[in-house]
Amino acid sequence: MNTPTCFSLSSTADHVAHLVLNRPEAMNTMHPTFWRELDEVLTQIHNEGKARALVISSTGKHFSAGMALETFAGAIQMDDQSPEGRAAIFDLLTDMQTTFTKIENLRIPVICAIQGGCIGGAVDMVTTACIRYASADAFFCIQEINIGMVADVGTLQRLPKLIPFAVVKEMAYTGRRLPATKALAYGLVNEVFDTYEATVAAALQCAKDIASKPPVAIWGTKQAVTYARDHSVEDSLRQMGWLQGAIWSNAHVRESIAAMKEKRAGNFAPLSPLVTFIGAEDRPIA
Ligand SMILES: C/C=C/C(=O)SCCNC(=O)CCNC(=O)[C@H](O)C(C)(C)COP(=O)(O)OP(=O)(O)OC[C@H]1O[C@@H](n2cnc3c(N)ncnc32)[C@H](O)[C@@H]1OP(=O)(O)O
Repeated sequence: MNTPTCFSLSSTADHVAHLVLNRPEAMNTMHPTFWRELDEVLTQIHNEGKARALVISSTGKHFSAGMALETFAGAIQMDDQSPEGRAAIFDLLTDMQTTFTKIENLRIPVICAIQGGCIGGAVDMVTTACIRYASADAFFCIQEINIGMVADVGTLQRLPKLIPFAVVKEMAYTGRRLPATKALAYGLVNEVFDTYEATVAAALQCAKDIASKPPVAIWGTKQAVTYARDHSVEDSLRQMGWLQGAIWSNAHVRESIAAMKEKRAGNFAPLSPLVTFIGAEDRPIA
């Protein structure tokens, strides 16, 4: 993968990956390069299996102003009267949805640290995370209605699972901004901090705490909670039985209890790199 231009990616000794949106001069807007690089970087984190938690933060006054408005110039020239044009809209949209869904599908928890405006596509993005921290100046806006379209990359599907329906509808119909204090009251964000620095520090500390636990148990927990969000309690309990049966580790439980008693950090192996068939064609069949 080439060095990304819209992001920086680093990792700490504590196995925390930190992805930073780093185009503050453009308010971290989303354009074709943003989408391509984000997809690549998420695939890399997923496949490598080294990171145990991911923090996504941003730079500048705003977390992100959403889709770069100039990118719509191309889209609105598309022939929306033809089935081919409509199919192209469907495919483009599906690609963008797939990229953000990769955040939700990562094997590790994702924590977003949000400052200033979190607008349009940025709301799509942060609602795929497990945990959100915000600075006091943060606000959330389903801006799409103000530019004549329906929000279409996940906000209308995920936000109602996080905050009351009526609040989502108010935001989506009016394009009004939801300030950090209200986002906290509704449970969209876990905590609000006075400054951007404190917000990022809290996100990194939370990620560090997560990264100290057995990665497979964290993976299973993320799987179970996400499944429970989308299924009945009965189905989720059954899935939990299968999941626990599949991932149970005497070694992890023994080491966790020993570490707790000895007041030390547990020692756990990282997740494996993702199993891949790439290169298999190079090997002769025995
Ligand atoms: C699938 C996803 C869909 C979507 O994401 S739809 C949503 C698309 N995004 C927007 O419509 C953003 C609308 N913009 C705003 O709400 C505000 O702006 C901000 C809160 C982001 C920033 O407010 P402030 O700090 O007061 O700055 P400022 O003077 O409004 O903006 C500075 C310059 O930035 C341009 N700008 C703002 N957002 C975008 C954008 N998304 N793409 C391209 N340019 C943008 C403005 O027009 C202006 O420009 P100039 O200085 O030339 O007047």
